[in-house]
Amino acid sequence: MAVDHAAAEVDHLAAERAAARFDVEAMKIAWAGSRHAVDVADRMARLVASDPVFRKDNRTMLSRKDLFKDTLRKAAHAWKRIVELRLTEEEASLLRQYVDQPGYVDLHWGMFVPAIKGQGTEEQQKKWLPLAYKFQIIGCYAQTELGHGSNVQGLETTATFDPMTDEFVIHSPTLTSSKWWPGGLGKASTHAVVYARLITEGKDYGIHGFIVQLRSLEDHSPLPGVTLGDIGGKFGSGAYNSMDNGVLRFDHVRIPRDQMLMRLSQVTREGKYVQSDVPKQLLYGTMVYVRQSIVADASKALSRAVCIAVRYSAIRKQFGSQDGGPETQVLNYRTQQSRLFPLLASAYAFRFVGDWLNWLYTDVTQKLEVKDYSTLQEAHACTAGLKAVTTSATADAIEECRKLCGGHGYLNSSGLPELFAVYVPACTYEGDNVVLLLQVARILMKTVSQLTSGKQPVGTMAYMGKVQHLMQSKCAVKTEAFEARALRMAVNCAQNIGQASNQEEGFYERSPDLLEAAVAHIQLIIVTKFIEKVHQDIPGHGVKEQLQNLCNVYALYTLHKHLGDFLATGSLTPKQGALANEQLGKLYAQVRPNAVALVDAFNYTDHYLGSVLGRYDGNVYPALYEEAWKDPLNETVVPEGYHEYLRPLLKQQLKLSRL
Ligand SMILES: CCCCCCCC(=O)SCCNC(=O)CCNC(=O)[C@H](O)C(C)(C)COP(=O)(O)OP(=O)(O)OC[C@H]1O[C@@H](n2cnc3c(N)ncnc32)[C@H](O)[C@@H]1OP(=O)(O)O
Ligand SMILES: Cc1cc2nc3c(=O)[nH]c(=O)nc-3n(C[C@H](O)[C@H](O)[C@H](O)COP(=O)(O)OP(=O)(O)OC[C@H]3O[C@@H](n4cnc5c(N)ncnc54)[C@H](O)[C@@H]3O)c2cc1C
Repeated sequence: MAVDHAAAEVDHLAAERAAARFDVEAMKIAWAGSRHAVDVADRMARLVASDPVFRKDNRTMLSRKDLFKDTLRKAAHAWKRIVELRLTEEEASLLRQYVDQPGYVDLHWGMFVPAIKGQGTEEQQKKWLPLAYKFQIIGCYAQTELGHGSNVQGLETTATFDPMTDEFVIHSPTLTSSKWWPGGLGKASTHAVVYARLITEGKDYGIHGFIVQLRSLEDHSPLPGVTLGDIGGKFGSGAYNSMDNGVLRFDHVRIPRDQMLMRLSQVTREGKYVQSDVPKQLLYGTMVYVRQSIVADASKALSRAVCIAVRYSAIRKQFGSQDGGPETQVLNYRTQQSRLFPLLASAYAFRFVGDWLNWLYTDVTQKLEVKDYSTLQEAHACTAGLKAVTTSATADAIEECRKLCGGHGYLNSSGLPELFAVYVPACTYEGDNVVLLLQVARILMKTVSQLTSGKQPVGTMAYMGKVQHLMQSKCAVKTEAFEARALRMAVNCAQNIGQASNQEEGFYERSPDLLEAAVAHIQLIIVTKFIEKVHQDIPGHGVKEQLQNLCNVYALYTLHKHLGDFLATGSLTPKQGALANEQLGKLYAQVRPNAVALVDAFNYTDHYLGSVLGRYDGNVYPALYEEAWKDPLNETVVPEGYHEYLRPLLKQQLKLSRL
């Protein structure tokens, strides 16, 4: 009986796939970026999926200690495979992605190495990078403190130069100056890039980066003067608990002068502070790099959740049966489509804006090499804003996908609780999203104030140069409505701030509106980059049409969701708003037959998805049933504790009833 049922479901997804009106293989290329990208990702995903060391189906049932040890084991095994198979940097990074377990390696490769690359001199890079590349040292990024995270300039750790010994003395003067949160710090790292206030000749020169050894390379014990450990369990079972986020205190720890990262500024042998002729903001360069990679990761997390929800919605049936006939696939409900398809469209939107941001970052980096700092502000605004908007949307979307999967979405075996728990801190780390959007808002206000001086805005702010036109026109064209909305919201904020007694006070008072203006500006960028993508030559039967459809869904859904902004700024009329909503309904109907194929194009293995609901073959019910029996609670029929707590209770009730 169960077997027949399962077979019917497998057929069901096959029918969905057959109904698609486009070439899925070609869409895989459009999603991944190239044939090469598809092939290499496919190879790495399969390599991980076929290796028993990388199994993760039991992860949520492990104790914290076992989970951490499992992470160490996986990281060591991954490194072994990378060396044995002589994998390229691209292959190695994909392999780590598919292992899919947060761990110290993320910070080692993701922040420690980039910090040395970005802020170390050539000499320092030559000394430290080979050690890091061969894992002879393990590094983390120790910036945040117990008392300060967002306010980097408020950090308290000190690095005082001692000219007698040619050393810096690293010290944590207060409890709140304890480093708190750095990933990999708690148990694994031997070294850290530590951010501290540089003090020399009695003067405080503010925050600078230092390479500090924390643990012995012989026996891993903390070096003298170093106190460190893990900060404790985090949200969700499994999830981010595989990471040893740590606490670190220094008691007058001495490091050689040449362990200050000296690309941006130096301290001489005599203790003189010398500032290089580069902008101070380059100190924040590692954060810019990581923020752009977080945008790319948003589309990965979102597409995983959407893949699970779309496939399961095609399998799940509820209501609609007459005379014992088949019930309706929940994917056919208009409400399910209107909740799910915008998320599918967002996954594609974030993927393409992530690619563009990666291009922008590379371009800015090349310009910095030749001391052209003109695009630094653009890089900061785009990475900060896109990081904030895409992570917030993705976190909300994963939770929505859980609800879209009904009760079964709440089971760990659906993969969604863990995906959510791992993902949500992205709204906080690498810059709290509100703090980052306020950075964008500051840049918007600066740009508006320069409009009257005739300075033409450039890059993603260029549309603001069309101020005369956008402030007056009624907008018929989609992008123009987005431009008008963003510009008018920014100009409104600027005018209101202008009425305050001073600029800072005005900014403070208007910050909730500024936040919304920043979101409007960033959504314009996402829509624009999606449109630019679909205007490119995209090969493959029906691929361009599907992407055009999804682009329209993303734009019209965003418009519908923020209709209040568009109406309040007069960027659209109520009639246009209503028409957009009408159109959206029609677009969903076009997405429907292609939905399963559109998530197949992400090309995720069942191992990477880690979800019984999102299985490629759609064989959901037997898998759910089987999975339940693996729970440790089911190891015995009568639970532990029965004799202690249940039996006496039941016996007592029996006695009472006899009285
Ligand atoms: C591998 C992945 C796993 C991820 C793990 C997560 C790891 C982490 O979380 S690491 C810790 C991350 N921490 C943060 O992100 C902290 C967030 N805070 C900040 O970035 C800063 O404190 C910030 C930007 C809010 C304020 O900076 P601050 O210097 O105090 O003041 P502010 O006046 O706003 O900025 C000064 C100038 O620098 C510019 N600026 C600020 N940040 C940047 C930047 N990143 N790039 C370029 N310019 C910048 C501002 O636009 C401003 O320019 P202008 O003077 O022209 O107006
Ligand atoms: C899982 C995880 C991993 C991390 N990994 C690392 C790491 O590897 N290395 C590292 O150095 N750090 C790390 N961090 C720390 C992280 O970067 C900080 O937590 C983050 O920058 C936010 O800072 P905060 O905790 O000080 O938040 P707070 O600034 O205290 O934020 C608290 C609230 O205040 C609001 N707020 C703050 N300032 C303003 C303002 N100016 N205007 C309006 N509202 C404001 C925020 O929006 C938020 O709602 C990690 C954090 C997490 C959760």
